[in-house]
Amino acid sequence: MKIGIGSLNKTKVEAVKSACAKLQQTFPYLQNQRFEFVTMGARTPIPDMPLSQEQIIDGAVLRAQYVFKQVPDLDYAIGLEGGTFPLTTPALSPDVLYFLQNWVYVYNGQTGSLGSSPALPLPGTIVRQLYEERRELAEVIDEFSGRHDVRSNQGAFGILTRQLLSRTHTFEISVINAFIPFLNPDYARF
Ligand SMILES: O=P(O)(O)OP(=O)(O)OP(=O)(O)OC[C@H]1O[C@@H](n2cnc3c(O)ncnc32)[C@H](O)[C@@H]1O
Repeated sequence: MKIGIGSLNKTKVEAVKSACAKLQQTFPYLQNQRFEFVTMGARTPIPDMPLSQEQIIDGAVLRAQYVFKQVPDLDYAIGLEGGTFPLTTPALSPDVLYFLQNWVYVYNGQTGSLGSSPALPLPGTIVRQLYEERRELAEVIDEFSGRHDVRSNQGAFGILTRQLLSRTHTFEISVINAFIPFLNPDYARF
């Protein structure tokens, strides 16, 4: 099975590979498949720092569609995008809550499927820098943690959960969620 990945970020590439290994163990008919992965950077018109669920999801979808066009003979192209979003609910109104979340789109050239990670509440200091000062999370989380290149390593998920969840792990969950409707035959039966 040939799979295109719309990123060169190692946390995303590792997440796709480990999700595919787990899916292969879970679905017996995949066990004889050999997986081949092709990675490529994917430019989209979505802002570098997605600040809403719509932007995160559009980023994932456009990356997958771009890769599918560029790479011949793919079975699936996968777009992965991380970002933050605001949430208002009538029960909490007028409070606005802000979360970190990843979205993934798996595309087979005709149809696609979306999956997401858990959503993690963001501290107010980070929210203000993102939504008022319009800074990028990658830069803000490096400063907040005193570390370098967090986005290619444990991610903001890793820093804020003290490694209970890493960026790779949360992308792995998103990839599994997005792939399931393609792979689980129960989806065709019900
Ligand atoms: O090379 P690509 O695939 O673009 O990987 P990226 O690390 O830039 O990741 P995204 O484009 O998916 O994320 C959009 C921006 O959100 C930020 N971001 C999202 N999730 C993050 C995380 O867990 N840790 C650090 N930065 C994150 C970071 O500033 C990114 O530029």
